[in-house]
Amino acid sequence: MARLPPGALMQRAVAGLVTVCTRRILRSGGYGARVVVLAGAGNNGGDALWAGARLARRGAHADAVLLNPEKAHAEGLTAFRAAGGRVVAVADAGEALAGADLVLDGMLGIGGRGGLRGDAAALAELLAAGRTAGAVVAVDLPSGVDPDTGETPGPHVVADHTVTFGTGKAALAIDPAAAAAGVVHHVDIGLAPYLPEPALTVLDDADVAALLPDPGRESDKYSRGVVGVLAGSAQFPGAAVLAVGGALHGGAGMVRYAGPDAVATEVRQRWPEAIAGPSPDTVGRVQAWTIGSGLGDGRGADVEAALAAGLPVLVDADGLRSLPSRFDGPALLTPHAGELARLLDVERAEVEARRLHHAREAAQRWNAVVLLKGSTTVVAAPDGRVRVNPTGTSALAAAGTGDVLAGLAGSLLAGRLSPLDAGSVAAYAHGLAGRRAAASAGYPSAGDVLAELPAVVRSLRGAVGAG
Ligand SMILES: NC(=O)C1=CN([C@@H]2O[C@H](COP(=O)(O)OP(=O)(O)OC[C@H]3O[C@@H](n4cnc5c(N)ncnc54)[C@H](O)[C@@H]3O)[C@@H](O)[C@H]2O)[C@@H](O)CC1
Ligand SMILES: [K+]
Repeated sequence: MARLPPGALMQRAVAGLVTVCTRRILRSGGYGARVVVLAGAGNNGGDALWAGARLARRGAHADAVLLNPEKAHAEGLTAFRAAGGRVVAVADAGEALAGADLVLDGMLGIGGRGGLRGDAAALAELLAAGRTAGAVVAVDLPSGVDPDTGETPGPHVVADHTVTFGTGKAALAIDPAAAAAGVVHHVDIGLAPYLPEPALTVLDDADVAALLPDPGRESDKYSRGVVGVLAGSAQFPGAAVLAVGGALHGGAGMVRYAGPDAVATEVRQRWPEAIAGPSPDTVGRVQAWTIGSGLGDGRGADVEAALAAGLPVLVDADGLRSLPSRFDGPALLTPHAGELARLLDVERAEVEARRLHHAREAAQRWNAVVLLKGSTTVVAAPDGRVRVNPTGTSALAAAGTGDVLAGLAGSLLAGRLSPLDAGSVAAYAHGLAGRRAAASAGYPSAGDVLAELPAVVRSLRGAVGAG
């Protein structure tokens, strides 16, 4: 802002917003469309009013509902009126919305805190009740969601599209706020050279491809890393089979399974390439441990033995009941919301409402990377870095998929990825496998997801031209 004439950034944002509306959303390109602008008192309202003005100049009929007429963005409102836009009273908003093709939600942007109140809340309610047949387009982010956390502290807009400016926001990546954003469109307004290190990142295919271990020409099964899997029980033998399966596809050169003979037999029947032994002490040397999936009760001593090795460790499911008070070495915890709630002694709903907050809190408390599974998987490191996984799918909400993830991420730990990289790469590939499995199986099982992992890893590694 210091380097540009006043209003220049806003005009870049508005140009991008109008382009998305006319090319992607309005079939007529804007001509003859009925547009309703909901404008708050801040710059977010300014964006929306300027966009309404541009659409009116293209032949749209534009109405604006001003939440705070005295404080409305002055230049934006002048431009809106000059272009032929009409201001309608809040009391008449329902009628305007009913006939709209496009609703621009410019009530609150990144300056919003604490959810919508008063008229703004009532307008969001009208939209939620389906009182418009038009597309609801959130300007920068859905009004009323918390920009930096993904929380929804009160009433908020639920949009069909969000056109966001300059950089991503936590609210567009983390549920429950992300669920209110609809399809997200990014508009570059030239901020990139001036932005600090992001507090939160979302990996893409190329990032993940670059992080995947690359077995060089000289590598052998030991140098690629050996992962130990302490999982499964007489009650849950399948968890061992799935975790070992995940581990076999994460790049480790060898998988050693530690568990009761009957379970080990099932594991070897499905995966003859796995080595098995009765306990962590006897199974042989490994470079990382995956602990906990389907372990059941009464295996605390085995968990302690695996943890005592001081190796990089992933702790999942039942293993989370035997955590040390703090980790000294590299550690990755993979709870779902219910497990994290138990660890932190809060309600599950509270964890789901504040995913980023609770993942960070646990990361600090245990000095471990915490991968909180769920609709938007969050991976938080104790040093404050956070990654949010973009590949999640409801297809992964099935028994056993977590066991696959634990094996996969443990294998990456053995391949010398840091816990943050191992967790975020595993979540990414696992999500893609879930999507592929859903495409072919409809309602995929954990086994279906596992079966898609090789194709996912192959296509990701192909993205960097791996030989
Ligand atoms: N910062 C930038 O470089 C740019 C910002 N732009 C736009 O500017 C927006 C941010 O503008 P502002 O900082 O003016 O913030 P907002 O437009 O989000 O609104 C802030 C105003 O709303 C009030 N407010 C906060 N929470 C409220 C609540 N719950 N209920 C009612 N009122 C509440 C605040 O007191 C403040 O007056 C961005 O989201 C984006 O749309 C764009 O024009 C592009 C450039
Ligand atoms: K908004």
